[in-house]
Amino acid sequence: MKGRVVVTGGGTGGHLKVAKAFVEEFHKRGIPVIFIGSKNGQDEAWFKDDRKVKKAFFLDTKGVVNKNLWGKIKSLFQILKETNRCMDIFDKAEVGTVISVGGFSAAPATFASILSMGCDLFIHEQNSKMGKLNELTSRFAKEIFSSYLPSSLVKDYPVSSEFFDNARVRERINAIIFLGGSQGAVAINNFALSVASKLDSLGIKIIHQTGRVDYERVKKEYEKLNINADVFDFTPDIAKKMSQADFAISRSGASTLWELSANSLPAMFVPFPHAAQDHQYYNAKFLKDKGLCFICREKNLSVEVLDKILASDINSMSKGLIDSVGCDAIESIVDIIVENN
Ligand SMILES: CC(=O)N[C@H]1[C@@H](OP(=O)(O)OP(=O)(O)OC[C@H]2O[C@@H](n3ccc(=O)[nH]c3=O)[C@H](O)[C@@H]2O)O[C@H](CO)[C@@H](O)[C@@H]1O
Repeated sequence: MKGRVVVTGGGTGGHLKVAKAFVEEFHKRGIPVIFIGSKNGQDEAWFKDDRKVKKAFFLDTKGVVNKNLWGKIKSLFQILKETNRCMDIFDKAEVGTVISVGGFSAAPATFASILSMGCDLFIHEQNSKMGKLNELTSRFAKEIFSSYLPSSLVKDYPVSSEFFDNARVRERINAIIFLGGSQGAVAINNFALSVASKLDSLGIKIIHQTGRVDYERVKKEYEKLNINADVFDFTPDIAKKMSQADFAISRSGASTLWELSANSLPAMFVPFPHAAQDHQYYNAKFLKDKGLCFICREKNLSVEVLDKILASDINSMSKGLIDSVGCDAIESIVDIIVENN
């Protein structure tokens, strides 16, 4: 492996979870890592106090996509400024290897890796459709790892061991978990509330991650319904919550999707309708084509959909998920990076 290692990227939990997996694997091998993220988004919350990174930088960058022309120009200018700063960081720390997990936070360090002589870029693309930054920079990468790319040397997704440790084959639905991804999903929250009384009358326990913004409202609604649901906004112990459930109704962000698979927890995915290139739908379609999940568009959520799930054979789906993802992805990816020179 060349020089010091930088892990870059973030913005939302899906990218950051993979960044964490890299940081932990390098730390386990005694290889110091620098993290470069953004001041905007969730990067600081995930990495500011992480003792496993040697040093963390949070740059002043924002996304470019979904902005008007002036907003795009401002964001691009800022990225150029921070790219320059990354080149200084690389120079001082003798960085030779940059691993990007994508998202707008990754832009300056990724560009700096391309502009720095002798610096190697590796990309982990989490989604079924490549993000804009990765699309632009992938031709400069030594390797691109992705569960959805036929050419990827490692196809398993980096999932933490706790999701495998608590895996079990589900027989019948005694508990349902509702998951909205790192930010929560109002549509899933509303659907959960609309079927809560039915689930309660059938003796099915409700576990519900609401996201921070909608937490108070959802909690009060359950109180009004007099239902004793396990409601929380975000928990670091999501693996435990998943293991308590027999079925998930969830957004199809890539990290969540593969964690559920690792846990053998069957799911109905409700893709975020505004995801770039509809990538959440295609993330889930990859599993659906193998008969390993259900998909429902947000606009089609109804009690009838729930009835179909309750009548379905979740046992064979749960069994089928056992081999859908291997548990040593991050080790295999880091082996390839370390052996590169
Ligand atoms: C709106 C949007 O554009 N979302 C994107 C974002 O999703 P998002 O940030 O929601 O990402 P994911 O669903 O992939 O991952 C969320 C992560 O947060 C963790 N978690 C969640 C809830 C909780 O209470 N505790 C907890 O630890 C999950 O275990 C998971 O590891 O990044 C994903 C990966 O690039 C993309 O596929 C998604 O399309």
